[in-house]
Amino acid sequence: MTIHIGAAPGDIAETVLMPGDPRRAKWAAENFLQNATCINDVRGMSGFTGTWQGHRVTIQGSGMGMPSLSIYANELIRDYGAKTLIRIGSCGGMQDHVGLRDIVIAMTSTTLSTPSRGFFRELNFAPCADFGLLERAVAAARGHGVTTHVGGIYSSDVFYDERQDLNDQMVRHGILAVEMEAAELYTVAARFGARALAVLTVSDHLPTGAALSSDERESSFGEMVEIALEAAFA
Ligand SMILES: O=P(O)(O)O[C@H]1O[C@H](CO)[C@@H](O)[C@H]1O
Ligand SMILES: O=c1cc[nH]c(=O)[nH]1
Repeated sequence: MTIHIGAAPGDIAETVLMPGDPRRAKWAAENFLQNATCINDVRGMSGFTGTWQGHRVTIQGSGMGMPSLSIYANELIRDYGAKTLIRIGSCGGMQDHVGLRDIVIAMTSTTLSTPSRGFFRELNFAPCADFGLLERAVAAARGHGVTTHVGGIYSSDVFYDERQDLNDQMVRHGILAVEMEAAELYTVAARFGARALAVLTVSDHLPTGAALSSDERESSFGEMVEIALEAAFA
């Protein structure tokens, strides 16, 4: 057990999918894993371990924002031996061509700050995805026939962002989408020699204000889970 994860040693698989929403962890475990059991419910941040095509997988909620994700990523890697961590999250499309339900696979993520910022002092560390996971996720997404974008994203500290000028610079520099966790996931994984990737589904589109309904979110999110699982074990 750790401070934030109640799982016993050995209860957590080496491959962990990490949605922000603990209810998405439960939904994904029920729909995509065999023999899934709940291995964590500390603070209601549910985690489940089961198998997918014979491979052991844990799906553990990360909470929203980089400080929360950082706690879970640190404990999963350092205390439970997780080696592959794939975020399965929602995001806001920032470019006109990044539409609702599209998949975004993050090569790298720009931030103002992460919980790791203090380590680097004057250095601007460039968080980046594991290339092997990334290329397998792209192949899996193509196999699903879903519109997929691969490139840079923005991990923001705020959901209700009043700095339109910052968003404008992101758009100008080709950033595909905004979410709130990937940069810290990539940074923590790099620090401890783990592999990380973020596979995201566009749940809303910033240029137009279009957004998926909750029903549409559930049906679209299935492809993201399958892409992440295929990338982990291809
Ligand atoms: O859908 P999840 O994985 O939570 O991801 C996105 O949704 C939350 C904001 O609503 C943030 O956590 C953001 O990164
Ligand atoms: O962080 C997020 C997630 C989804 N949509 C957004 O606009 N931001």
